Amino acid sequence: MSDRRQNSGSNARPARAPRPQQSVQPARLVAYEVIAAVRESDAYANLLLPSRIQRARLNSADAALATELTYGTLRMQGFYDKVIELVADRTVDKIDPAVLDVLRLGAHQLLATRVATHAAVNESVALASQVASRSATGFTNGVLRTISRSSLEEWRGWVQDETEGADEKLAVLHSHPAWVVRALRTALEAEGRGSELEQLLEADNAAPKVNLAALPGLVDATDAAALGDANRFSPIGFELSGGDPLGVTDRFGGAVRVQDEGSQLAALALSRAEPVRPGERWLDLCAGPGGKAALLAAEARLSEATLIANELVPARAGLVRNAIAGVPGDVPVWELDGTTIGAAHPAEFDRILLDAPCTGLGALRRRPEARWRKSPGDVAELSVLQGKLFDAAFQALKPGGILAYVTCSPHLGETLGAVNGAVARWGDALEQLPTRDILDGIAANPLDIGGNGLTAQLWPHRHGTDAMFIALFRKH
Ligand SMILES: C[S@@+](CC[C@H](N)C(=O)[O-])C[C@H]1O[C@@H](n2cnc3c(N)ncnc32)[C@H](O)[C@@H]1O
Repeated sequence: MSDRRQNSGSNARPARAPRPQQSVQPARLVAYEVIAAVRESDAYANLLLPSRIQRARLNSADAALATELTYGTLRMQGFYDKVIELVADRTVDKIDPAVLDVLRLGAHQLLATRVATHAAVNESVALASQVASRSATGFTNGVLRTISRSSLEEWRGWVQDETEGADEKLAVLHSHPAWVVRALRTALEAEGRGSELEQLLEADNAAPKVNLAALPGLVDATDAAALGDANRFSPIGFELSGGDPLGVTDRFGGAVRVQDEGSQLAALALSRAEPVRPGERWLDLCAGPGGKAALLAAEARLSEATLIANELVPARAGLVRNAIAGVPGDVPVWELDGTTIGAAHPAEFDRILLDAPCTGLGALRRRPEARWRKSPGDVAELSVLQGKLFDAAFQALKPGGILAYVTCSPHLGETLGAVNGAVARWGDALEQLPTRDILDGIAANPLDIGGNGLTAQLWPHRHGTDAMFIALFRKH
């Protein structure tokens, strides 16, 4: 056992543990509850956290702390687990899951925040005594005190020494599954940008900015400018300058929405690919929860086009109805299986958005636990669905119409693989449009997109957006 592990495992002589009745600070308790719910019941942290913050009546400083602790711990879980394994001298599957969550939360406070060591350790021990057995307190205390004695850099060095393989080292250091690291490397290499891998992994672990879309035609330019700094690329986007995003969106009655800049560009790529002829019919095939549908509805309204939104899952169709409620006019929301729409509505639409169900590997910043829930098998399964949805959308398109194929994933199986498959199936009937030039014509600044120009991959580390993939096609 090396020095760094001394006085750490269950054999170690524990330092004096806090009295069991010591209460845990509410922000930490909220973070723990959410992290535990993610593990126990597959909860989504981004959906559960706001309600837990509200239930605990946290003030804004504590709400910010709870958010940072929850997201940071879930994102960096892979790295913290390796540190905990080194200290405890056992694999994490040999540790009581509740205690492991406490240790992860404690490790995050010690290695990635300015929380004082004594507060991080004592509160974790008190938490362990609440959520696990009393005997867990000594173990928790020993492990966290050992972690606290070395710096993040030292732990990074030891973790690296103990891990075999280049991608595996990056995976554990940047807390991604190794197969995801390999997929991201391959996607960057396809653009000749393999050297940017570490920047991308770092960007995945940074908290994303809160970004707003001011729906075209519904928000006065002066009001929009007051929302915050204009986005670098999206012509309708702003970075929230401060305050509660829900308060801002309520004030504008849904005409201002929280939306990633990449998602805005994906919807605008379709609506602004070429001038709209009045009377055009548009379809958003996989619309839930409705962010892009709201933007397309606003765009359609300005150019006398009509939009239909479709979403398979009824609860998500309800979210689409809420999302478009802020846009005057009628947008029917269908609840059909998109794979059947080509046969049911052949050659009916002038523009179709296929924002396909995907692994979401491009949005790891905002869904901190998502990386641990995906597997390579998901890519294989989703690729089949993506192909069926593509074919249905293409059938539903009028000759001359435009299809935008979009994923929130840079995995080549879901991006260029899907495009190549569609080109092979549809041959001359399918024309790939110059997506890069079209996007550059829409964006406020040049995007410097890689590849051959027929598709566009956005990147968190390059563009500050989710890793959205966009490919535009015309039907002949
Ligand atoms: C990536 S999300 C769309 C995001 C949405 N465009 C937005 O901006 O808010 C994909 C959606 O497709 C839906 N979906 C999955 N399979 C589908 C199918 N066969 N037909 C229609 N929708 C489907 C999912 O329920 C999910 O809501």
